[in-house]
Amino acid sequence: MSTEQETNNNNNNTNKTVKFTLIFIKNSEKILLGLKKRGFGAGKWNGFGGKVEKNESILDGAIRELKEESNLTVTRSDMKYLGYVRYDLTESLQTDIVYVFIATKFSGNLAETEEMSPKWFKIDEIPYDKMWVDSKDWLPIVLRNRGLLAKYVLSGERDIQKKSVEDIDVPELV
Ligand SMILES: CNc1ncnc2c1ncn2[C@@H]1O[C@H](COP(=O)(O)OP(=O)(O)OP(=O)(O)O)[C@@H](O)[C@H]1O
Repeated sequence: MSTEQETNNNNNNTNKTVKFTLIFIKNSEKILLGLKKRGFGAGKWNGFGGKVEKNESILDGAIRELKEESNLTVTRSDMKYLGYVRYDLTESLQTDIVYVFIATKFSGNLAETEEMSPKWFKIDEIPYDKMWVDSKDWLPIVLRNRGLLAKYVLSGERDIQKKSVEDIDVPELV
């Protein structure tokens, strides 16, 4: 669990940008999801991830959060970056950017942690109705190993005001 959150000024100098990571561990038939036990997104199934800390790279943050939340380790070279999902939150004027990774190799013993209860799901049994409402738009792109560029404008309790979801060539992690 990170405590620090990185803040950047956006163009208008009032918004705050928060960087998150999200990794989906996958084999040919199944995907590993975790049921979030507390905090932001509690009660929802999701990949593993969290806020990128100050002075930490996005890649290192993704590896650290996976270990903290599932006890699994993925090497830097086995982490594949696929793109990001950007959420512009109209009420808080905050922008959340979720950097999405996929990995098919890992080591360590999968464990339930304070934050997540893990479970493997068959690809055709992914519980989209118990995930964030937008996951069904873009997780299929991730599952095809394609690059992802998605943007949402959300209001209130994350109601979608506007969205744009693109399947792109796999980008570089900047
Ligand atoms: C709205 N649509 C969304 N759809 C899918 N996933 C979303 C998401 N918005 C945020 N996420 C992910 O949810 C986790 C929150 O992490 P979160 O628990 O807040 O971070 P961290 O572990 O650093 O928390 P503490 O501040 O220590 O509690 C993190 O994986 C982040 O990528």
